[in-house]
Amino acid sequence: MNLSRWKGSVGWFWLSLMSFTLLVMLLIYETRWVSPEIDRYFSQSNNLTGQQLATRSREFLHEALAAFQEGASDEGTAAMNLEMAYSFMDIGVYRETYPCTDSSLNQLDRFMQRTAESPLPSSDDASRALLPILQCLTAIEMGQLSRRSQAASDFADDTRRHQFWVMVGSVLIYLLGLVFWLLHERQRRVAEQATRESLEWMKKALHDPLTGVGNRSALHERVETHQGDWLGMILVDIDYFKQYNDTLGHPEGDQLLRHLASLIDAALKGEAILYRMGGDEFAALFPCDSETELRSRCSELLARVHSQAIPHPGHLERDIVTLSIGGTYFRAAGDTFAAAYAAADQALYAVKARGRDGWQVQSCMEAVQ
Ligand SMILES: Nc1nc2c(ncn2[C@@H]2O[C@H](COP(=O)(O)OP(=O)(O)OP(=O)(O)O)[C@@H](O)[C@H]2O)c(=O)[nH]1
Repeated sequence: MNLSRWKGSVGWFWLSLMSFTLLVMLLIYETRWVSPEIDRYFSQSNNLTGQQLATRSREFLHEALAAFQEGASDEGTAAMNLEMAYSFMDIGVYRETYPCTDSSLNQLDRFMQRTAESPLPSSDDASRALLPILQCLTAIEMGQLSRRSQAASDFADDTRRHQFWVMVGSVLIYLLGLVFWLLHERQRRVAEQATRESLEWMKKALHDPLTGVGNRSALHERVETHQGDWLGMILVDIDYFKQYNDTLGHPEGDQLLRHLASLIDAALKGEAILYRMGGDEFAALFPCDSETELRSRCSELLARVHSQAIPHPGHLERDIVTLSIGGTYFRAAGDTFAAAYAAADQALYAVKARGRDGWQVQSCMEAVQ
């Protein structure tokens, strides 16, 4: 992966990580946010539920008033009801929110003092004193009820708003996931395509397109990867190939090159690998650490081609395809390959000089001398 592609993928990675983190934080915030609203709505200690205290106060006041209207036979109970009504109405929120609260509490306080005197207040006196307080308590209850409804409605609106953002966040996460997946997929395909292309180029660079076997570069590479190993190398040249082309045509010559490539490959079999060095010359490389094995490979190869008896109308000595073969074996290390190649080449040309259609082996030392 080159530097700009690496930078690109890291950039996308951080961008996606940050986007997902922010969106997940938004979702967590939005879902947790609802909780305080519910707390506020159901709380018993703040102004929203103060309506219940006003209702209690009004009920105690009603009972006290009823006691006076019935002649206040039990003045102790009436006084206790008045005191209870006072304590349930004496709430900070009522004083701050409803202006009638302070005056009503003062009036109730005065009436309570009056009930301690004799004679007790009459039913009319009690009604005159307590009815305005009852009206104030009713106003407080109504006001608190409205506030509660308003809070419930606000809560519903807020919940809808937060749900909307949760939905937006979820859709964004989905879309971002989709986009990043597509980008990743595209990047993967581009990388795959690049790998395929470079493999194809490598293959082209190391293969002979006509016969499909490796070329001269592939042979060098093979030797490089087998440093320290004992290898046998056979060079093969078709005899009078120019005449073959001239007599039968170039396409037939191509066909013969392909046919011989597979024939030599099959004849050497096993671990031998065939390369085309150019023109009508091939090289085979195989593990080999004795001249006996090298000789047997050369003679087997020649015998195999003879057995095929491929017609060669342009051959100057025979009427079938023949080969000139030169072989050597060497230990791959440093530049021993160059000496080995020279040895095999000298052996090959010795065969040519002798009249072709044969094989010869030569040691690397002889080539150096
Ligand atoms: N059909 C075909 N011919 C090729 C190709 N490459 C090289 N040639 C021909 O192979 C012939 C090789 O000729 P020479 O090097 O004189 O070898 P030769 O005719 O086999 O003669 P000796 O090796 O001395 O027996 C030339 O005529 C080239 O044109 C190829 O890919 N296809």
